[in-house]
Amino acid sequence: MSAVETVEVALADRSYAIRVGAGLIDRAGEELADLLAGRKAVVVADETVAGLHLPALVRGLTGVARSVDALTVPAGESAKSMDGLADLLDRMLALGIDRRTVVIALGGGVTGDLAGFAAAVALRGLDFVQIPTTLLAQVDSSVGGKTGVNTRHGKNLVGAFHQPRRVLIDTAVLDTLPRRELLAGYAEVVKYGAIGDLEFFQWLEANGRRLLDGDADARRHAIVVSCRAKAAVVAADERETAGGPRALLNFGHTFGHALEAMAGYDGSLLHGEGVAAGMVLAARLSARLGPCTGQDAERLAAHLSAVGLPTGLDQVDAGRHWTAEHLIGHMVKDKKALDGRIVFVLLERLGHAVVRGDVDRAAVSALLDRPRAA
Ligand SMILES: NC(=O)c1ccc[n+]([C@@H]2O[C@H](COP(=O)([O-])OP(=O)(O)OC[C@H]3O[C@@H](n4cnc5c(N)ncnc54)[C@H](O)[C@@H]3O)[C@@H](O)[C@H]2O)c1
Ligand SMILES: O=C(O)C(=O)C[C@@H](O)[C@H](O)[C@H](O)COP(=O)(O)O
Ligand SMILES: [Zn+2]
Repeated sequence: MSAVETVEVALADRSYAIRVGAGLIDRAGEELADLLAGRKAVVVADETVAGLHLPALVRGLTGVARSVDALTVPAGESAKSMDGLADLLDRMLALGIDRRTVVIALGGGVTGDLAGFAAAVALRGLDFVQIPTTLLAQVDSSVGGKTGVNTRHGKNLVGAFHQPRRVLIDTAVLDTLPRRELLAGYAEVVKYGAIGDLEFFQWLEANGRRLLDGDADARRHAIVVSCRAKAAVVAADERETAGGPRALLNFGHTFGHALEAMAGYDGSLLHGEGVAAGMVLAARLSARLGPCTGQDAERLAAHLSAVGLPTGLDQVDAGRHWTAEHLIGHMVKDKKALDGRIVFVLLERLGHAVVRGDVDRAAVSALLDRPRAA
């Protein structure tokens, strides 16, 4: 067992530890003994993750928690829906949960967002633990307490802030993650460099491939740096207040969520892929508006493209020709929008992002408009 690092999320009496190390799922009983003693545990995992990593977790928790039940949900973004939530809550209630039950989300961001939201509303709020198994969930979604589901009106439009009591990041589980999913998570890693840490961005330019090719030290470093960055922002602005720093974590998401909504949450466009293309669109918009330079925007695009992530509309809409009007129609429903004004996270320069609510709609249309093939 390699060393375990701890990153603290400082939120007064709701503070919690993020534990990062290889093999933590096997040691989950020991890691969670203080939280689970005498309490029921309900593990929620998607069907794919359940087949790979649930037995080890259940083995570790048996004898530590008073009882351990497991519920599975379908794999993929479509599970993160109002219907998916209702079904999960129904099955949790059927297990006879009580207010001391601890919900454990084992899986990617979909499972964490869905099970976390179920924990937030079941019996008006249960403790929950995140055990993220995708790179995306390990560097982003398991930390910070945003939980929720998608609706036909858009991404994450129903949800709650509900912080986990602990986050256990077992870096070894990334060995079973498909390459496309690893890359999608890498987009959120790049995000931290782009919005606030040029040195980390430079490190990723030099070491990103190593990380993607399975180098354990590179993975661990990127996960710890990302978790530290996210923990600091969440501690400063837990609930994403207007003008507060948490909105910076939404870099690439105003465009990205619109792209995902257009794709229909059917697996044809992963969240991280939408974020990658969205970050490039946001960076290019930043360069059009200044003071960000075109070189900075293209440097970001070049790195994402070099590792194999999409950087343009043509790469994500797969011939479906989404128009500026379609995309803007989704962007006005973004949670950051106020009084019908779309709020963007833009780059002042690579490594420094800002929130802007004064962007001219015509500039956004001009960026998104593409000549239609004859
Ligand atoms: N709450 C937040 O702060 C936050 C942050 C970022 C993203 N998100 C949300 O997270 C979701 C995307 O999460 P995701 O990219 O983790 O997707 P995901 O949860 O759908 O997982 C991706 C796929 O990988 C499989 N998988 C997971 N772990 C595996 C493993 N170790 N080995 C093999 N297969 C594995 C899953 O079964 C699934 O098919 C989106 O809904 C996004 O909106 C939330
Ligand atoms: O934690 C945050 O805050 C983020 O914005 C992280 C994002 O990567 C994540 O996709 C989040 O779910 C988006 O939040 P939303 O409020 O725009 O739905
Ligand atoms: Zn995201």
